[in-house]
Amino acid sequence: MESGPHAPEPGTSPSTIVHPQRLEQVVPALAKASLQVDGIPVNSSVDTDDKLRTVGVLRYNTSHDSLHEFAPAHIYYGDEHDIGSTAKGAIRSKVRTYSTSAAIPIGAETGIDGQPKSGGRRRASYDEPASVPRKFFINVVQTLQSLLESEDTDGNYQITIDDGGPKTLSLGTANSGGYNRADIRGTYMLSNLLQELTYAKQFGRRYIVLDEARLNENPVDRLSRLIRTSFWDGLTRRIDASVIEVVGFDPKDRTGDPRPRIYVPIGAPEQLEYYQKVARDRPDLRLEVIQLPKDITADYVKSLNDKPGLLALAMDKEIDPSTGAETLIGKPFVVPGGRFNELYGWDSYMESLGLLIDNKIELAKSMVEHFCFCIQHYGKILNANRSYYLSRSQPPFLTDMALRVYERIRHEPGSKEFLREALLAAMKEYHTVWMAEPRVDKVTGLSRYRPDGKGIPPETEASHFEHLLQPFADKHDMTFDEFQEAYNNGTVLEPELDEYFLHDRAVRESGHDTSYRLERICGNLATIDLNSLIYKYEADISKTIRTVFGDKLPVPDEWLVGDQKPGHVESSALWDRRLRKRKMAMDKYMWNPEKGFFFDYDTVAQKQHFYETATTFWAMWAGAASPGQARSMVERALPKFEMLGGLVAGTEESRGVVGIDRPNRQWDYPYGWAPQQILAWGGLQRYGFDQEAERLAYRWLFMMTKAFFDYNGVVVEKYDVTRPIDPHRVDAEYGNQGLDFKGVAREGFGWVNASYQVGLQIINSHMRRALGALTPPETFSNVYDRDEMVF
Ligand SMILES: OC[C@H]1O[C@H](O[C@H]2O[C@H](CO)[C@@H](O)[C@H](O)[C@H]2O)[C@H](O)[C@@H](O)[C@@H]1O
Ligand SMILES: [Ca+2]
Repeated sequence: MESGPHAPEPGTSPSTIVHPQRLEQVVPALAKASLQVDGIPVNSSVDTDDKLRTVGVLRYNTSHDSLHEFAPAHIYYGDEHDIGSTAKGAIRSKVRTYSTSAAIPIGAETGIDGQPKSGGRRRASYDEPASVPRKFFINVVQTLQSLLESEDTDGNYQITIDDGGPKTLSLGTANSGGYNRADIRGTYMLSNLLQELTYAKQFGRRYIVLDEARLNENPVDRLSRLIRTSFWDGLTRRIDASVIEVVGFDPKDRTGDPRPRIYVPIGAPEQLEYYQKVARDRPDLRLEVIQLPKDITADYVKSLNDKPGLLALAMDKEIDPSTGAETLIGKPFVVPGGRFNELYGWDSYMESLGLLIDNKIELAKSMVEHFCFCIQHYGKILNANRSYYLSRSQPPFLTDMALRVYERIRHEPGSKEFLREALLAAMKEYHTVWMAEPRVDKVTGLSRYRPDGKGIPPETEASHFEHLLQPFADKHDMTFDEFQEAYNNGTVLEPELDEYFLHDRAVRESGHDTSYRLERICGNLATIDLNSLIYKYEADISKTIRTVFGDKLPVPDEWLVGDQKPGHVESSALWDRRLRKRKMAMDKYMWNPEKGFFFDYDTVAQKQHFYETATTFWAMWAGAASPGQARSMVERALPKFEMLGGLVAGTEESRGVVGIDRPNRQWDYPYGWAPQQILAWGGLQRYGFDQEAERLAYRWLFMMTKAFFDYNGVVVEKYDVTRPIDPHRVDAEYGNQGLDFKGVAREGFGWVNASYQVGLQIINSHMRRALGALTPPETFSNVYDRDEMVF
């Protein structure tokens, strides 16, 4: 059991504003203090929160991101609000934390009615009047310890339904200064307590006053709030001198001498100079700065395997306050998960959807600008900005992403320029990446994931290719390592492996690494996903040139491609022709009238590839399906992919039998991924299948919310959509990012976070309430179908 309030410490003067971290020092003194909040005296005989409410400082249950019980951890527990600060927001933060922390101990000493306490326990009605939200007064370290001792029975620093503790802990109420106690019950509240205490400890707090509302918050509100106020922040990075020491290191650098290293494209001399100066000024960093050559060949990329490094991204100019001179600062971006430090391709698009909902528009805009920089300087949107990804892209979403950002900033100066730049970049990418050799198939006019490259992808887990390579090592009488070295440097030739890795790189470019759908064949496939996305580019470019740029878009010299001459002007007509042509090719080669949905097309074998993939719905997202095709897909394809927790990546039948010699692949059955859900919802809505979109969204959100509720706030990269109890447990390939946190999950996973915010916009308010009550999809839809739902 925890102890009562902290022993008095002298020295706190009256009429003072107290730093929240010093709560433990001031608690006793507050009884006598004549407090001031924004210059208004706060009488200890009046509930301080009420007082603050009357002066408009405190706003319960209004804006989630402000200064109430749901303030983000860094404000609720942090010390951003130093007394010396004059920033309005900072002072408000201070006031709120003070009010939360200070008002209650005042009551503890004097009684909230202002009468002096006679010592010992007061009537419960004083402590916990039903109308007043309860708060607890907590000794952080002690409570954390006893909580973990009694409730974390499997010792993984999480409190989940797998733990066998008593599932109850009593805490001292704040109104009684910790003397009276109330129980916290159940996994969810206890795990929320663990999360809050973990944060409080991190922020150096010894004692806190904790709003019970933070423990029993509706789980849907809590998860959505955490995404909005914490997770995005936890995933935000930038690349410049301030962080190069950390982000410049590559966790996958398995060379003997790992060090921060940055590659700068030849067209960015200011950045080269900037990083060279950083390296000169701070030799302790051991930062290696390397300028990339103009032509980046497969051999060159392979030669960087033993010198892996970051690829520079877009930067802004700013004035260095300490010198008054102009300098550079990295533009921010969001990474896929906590362990990443680099910008990814399609993850960024998915994340931007969530960021826009959460009003982080500048961040989404900044990621579009990074993409434009990448196309300009690296010739493509990179798989991610690491040296080993130089030849590889990922599923393209730039036009849609830029248009969504533009919608939100169109009233701002420079918005049209932003869109123009993005459109020019997308057109260049279209011509030089997706419609150029080796990706385009000249016969069909369709595109394939088929990046350039040589050797074994160095970024995969060390053991990833063991199964494949060991027989070759044996054949050449070499150790595994010797063989890898010999194959990579060309002293051993194995055409069969060359073919394997061509497809393997293509799989990684597809973003679906890995899947039996794509293994050993991907580079030959005109996939339904890629061609839908390129169709969307064609449609977006055409419409935007017509509607935003008056059907005339002059192309500046630096964005000219192929045989375009200076003075070249783009208009919509050609793009319309391109998209009609693609639609005809998709219908001819990819639509299967017997099965009723789209399939990938094998451009080498010249036949459809009958692996059933959830990416078939991307044709609807892109608007490439006819209304009849869309209806057919809803009737014929959807039932094959709809599982308990939403859409599965591929069908079980297509995947085939798995076992020791044929392990699970993460992009196959039974796994479901956020981008698949998001695009299918959008596709269904686009063709008027709103109920289906809502139902699928509900399934996914329910699965996520339930795992979050039962498993200590977990949000992971992907889920097993067939598992009712613990769908977050996925043991396939690279492991499950985001599961092994201690105490509190701090970032979730980028595109999963986004899917939650997007999904909440799709379901209606009844569904949201059912979700908050953790109503399983089947129960909910039965009631819903009978139209008897009462919420
Ligand atoms: O290192 C292994 C592979 O990791 C990436 O793939 C997976 O994570 C990405 C980031 O979330 C995601 O974009 C991709 O769809 C996932 O399969 C990387 O993209 C691969 O190239 C890499 O080999
Ligand atoms: Ca546990």
